[in-house]
Amino acid sequence: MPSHGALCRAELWRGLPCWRVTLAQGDSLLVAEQGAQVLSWVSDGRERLFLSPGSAADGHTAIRGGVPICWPQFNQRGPLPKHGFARNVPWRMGAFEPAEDRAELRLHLKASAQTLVLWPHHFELTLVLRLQERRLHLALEAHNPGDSSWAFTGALHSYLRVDDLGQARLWGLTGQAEWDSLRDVAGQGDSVIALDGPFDRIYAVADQAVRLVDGTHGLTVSQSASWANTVVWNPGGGLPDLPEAQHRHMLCVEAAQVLAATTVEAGERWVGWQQFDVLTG
Ligand SMILES: O=P(O)(O)OC[C@H]1O[C@@H](O)[C@H](O)[C@@H](O)[C@@H]1O
Repeated sequence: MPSHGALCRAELWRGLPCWRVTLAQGDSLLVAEQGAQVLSWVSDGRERLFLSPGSAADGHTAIRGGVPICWPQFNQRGPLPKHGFARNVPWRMGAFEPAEDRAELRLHLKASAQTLVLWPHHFELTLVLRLQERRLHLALEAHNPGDSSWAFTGALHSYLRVDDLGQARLWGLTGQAEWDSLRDVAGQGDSVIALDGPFDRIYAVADQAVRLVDGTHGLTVSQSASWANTVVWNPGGGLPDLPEAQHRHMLCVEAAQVLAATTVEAGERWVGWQQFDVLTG
């Protein structure tokens, strides 16, 4: 009998239904049914995502941390609830494909009475999660099964864990067109981003991966160019679901579509991905 090293098991996180994917070598992923939100990615023995201990966990309020899927609206740039509805509703688990050294899990969301009230369009979203040793790849597919086009904005709103925000440095956005959402001014990306307060900027996607280094740990963050933007965000404190300076342990580096909506024609499909690779050595 061939053995497929990876496993997928049901698990609860603060009472919410989740799935835990574990590779034979130990890397693992925890994914919530709500929002298909990845809540934890342990790679090389270390948690790579931030999840706030003060997060809501009521099954519909946005979960603060992991990788929320913001869709079909980014932030408050439209009439929908902030960051759309995909992160607030349950997704359906689809195929799980284990292998010796990797695993793939698919989750699905399609239009329902609940979403049609908010957004009158038929859609099918699939999140494809590919876990490999020291690598997590997330691909969001948006299919339009209806007979007229629709447009969306959104993000894979990844909360990356850092030991100390003061030591964290982000490289790779040098010279990219930048919109500072806090000051409402345009600029160009600095050669290195170091945060010492609230930070909320939208960049034009770069050709190369972005590199986050925090002390001796780090990740490269790459994304498809089908997401036109990279958003870098930290609130600098002051959020009720981020107690006791927890913001100092996170930095959001988001693959996003913010400034212009992407149109998906009837019968068409859009795919956007983001990938994290653990830096070694
Ligand atoms: O608190 P929320 O709804 O999860 O949003 C968090 C943040 O998400 C970021 O993507 C935005 O750039 C910020 O402006 C926003 O505040």
